[in-house]
Amino acid sequence: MKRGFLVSPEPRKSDCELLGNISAPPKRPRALVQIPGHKEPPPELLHAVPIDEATARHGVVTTKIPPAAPGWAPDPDMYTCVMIFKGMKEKLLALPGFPTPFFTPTPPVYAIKPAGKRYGGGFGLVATADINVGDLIVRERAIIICPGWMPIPRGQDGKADLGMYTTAMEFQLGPERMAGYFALSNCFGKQKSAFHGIMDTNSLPIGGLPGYTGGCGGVFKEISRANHSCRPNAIYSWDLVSFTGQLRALQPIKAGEQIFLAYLSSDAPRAARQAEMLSKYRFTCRCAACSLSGSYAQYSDLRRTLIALQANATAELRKTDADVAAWAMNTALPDRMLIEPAEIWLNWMLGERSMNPMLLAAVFSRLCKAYAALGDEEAVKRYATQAAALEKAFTGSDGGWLVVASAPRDSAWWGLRQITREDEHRS
Ligand SMILES: C[S@@+](CC[C@H](N)C(=O)[O-])C[C@H]1O[C@@H](n2cnc3c(N)ncnc32)[C@H](O)[C@@H]1O
Repeated sequence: MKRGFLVSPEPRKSDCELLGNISAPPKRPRALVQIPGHKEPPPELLHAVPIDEATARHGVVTTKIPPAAPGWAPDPDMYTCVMIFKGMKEKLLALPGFPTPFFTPTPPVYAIKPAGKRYGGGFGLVATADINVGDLIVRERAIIICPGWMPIPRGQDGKADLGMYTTAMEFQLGPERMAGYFALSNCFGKQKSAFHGIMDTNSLPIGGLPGYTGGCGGVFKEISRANHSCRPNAIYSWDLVSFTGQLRALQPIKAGEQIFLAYLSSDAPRAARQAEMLSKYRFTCRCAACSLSGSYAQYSDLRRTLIALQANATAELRKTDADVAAWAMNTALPDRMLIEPAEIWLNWMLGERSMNPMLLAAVFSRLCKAYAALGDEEAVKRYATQAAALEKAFTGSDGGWLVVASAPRDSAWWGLRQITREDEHRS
């Protein structure tokens, strides 16, 4: 997100006559802070393509990705075994700075503990300290990373035989880490080989790797122990350059509370979510959102459906600047005209914890710009601070929101409604 210096003359009356064309506020002196706006999805999500046939014919090789620098981390947990197509390792190692050092909270802020019958009788991550929104819970190297598409050899009986991958992995990781992999949960039972079942139960998205944009999955010793909730309190993300997965808090988590991720998008109604979970992961979700009954369940379904619809209205989301400018410069429109719907969307997303990052950014942008136009410093600070924490949960950085929170009066939107009113009195 770019920040700029917006220095230009006071708005003139003629600006108000251009309402249909306005896409940004009239520029004013002292405007130093740009309020972040709508974000487009990263292009790789839009254009994921599987590996081309020529590369695939070379087959998969298994390799070991080293830690940041020789001697930086002698811990064997720092190595990742990667099932990779020929040529990819060289491309990976050629990334600027790859692999960068990384840090994880020490001592840990969670422990792996029995999660109870409700969550399949296995383990889960439980917070051992209070964690704030956006805070890092854990950052770790995956045990193994596999591309979403791999050539699967067939045994003499014609069935999938992944034995060669298991042997190659053992060669890379050694018996102790292999045992760690095979200790993980497997929701596929005898339907798949243990290697395959554990991979499909525990892998989290890695996105593309240089030379393969089809999407990969990583299995982690710790993060993969997190149970699922359709109302998650944490979010997982992947960082290519340090080659680590990370978990951050999506809402304040108290010591003793379980830490949950959403394995699947949580914006569908309960029946659809449960059907997808059953088909992909073979379990019936018993999370807090799926345990609602009666009108609470209906209300939750309705809110999620509307959030999904709104998140898909990308053309609408991009119109924030035009909408806020048109409203700010037409004092006949009610002061809270843009704020009320934006606050409803925000409360619904936070209530369901179904937080589409693009809708969230558009809503915070609208709220901060509209409150700045009204000259409400406290409200801009409050929303920009909240946006910074959530942006950190999604991306690891505040995305420029903390600057907004520290200087609401330095935005180009500051006091626009008042300026418009004064202009009207003068003319
Ligand atoms: C990736 S593992 C999570 C860690 C696992 N509990 C363990 O002991 O290692 C996924 C498994 O956890 C259980 N699980 C996770 N979330 C659940 C949920 N919301 N409802 C019911 N079972 C859940 C299911 O048994 C599922 O197969």
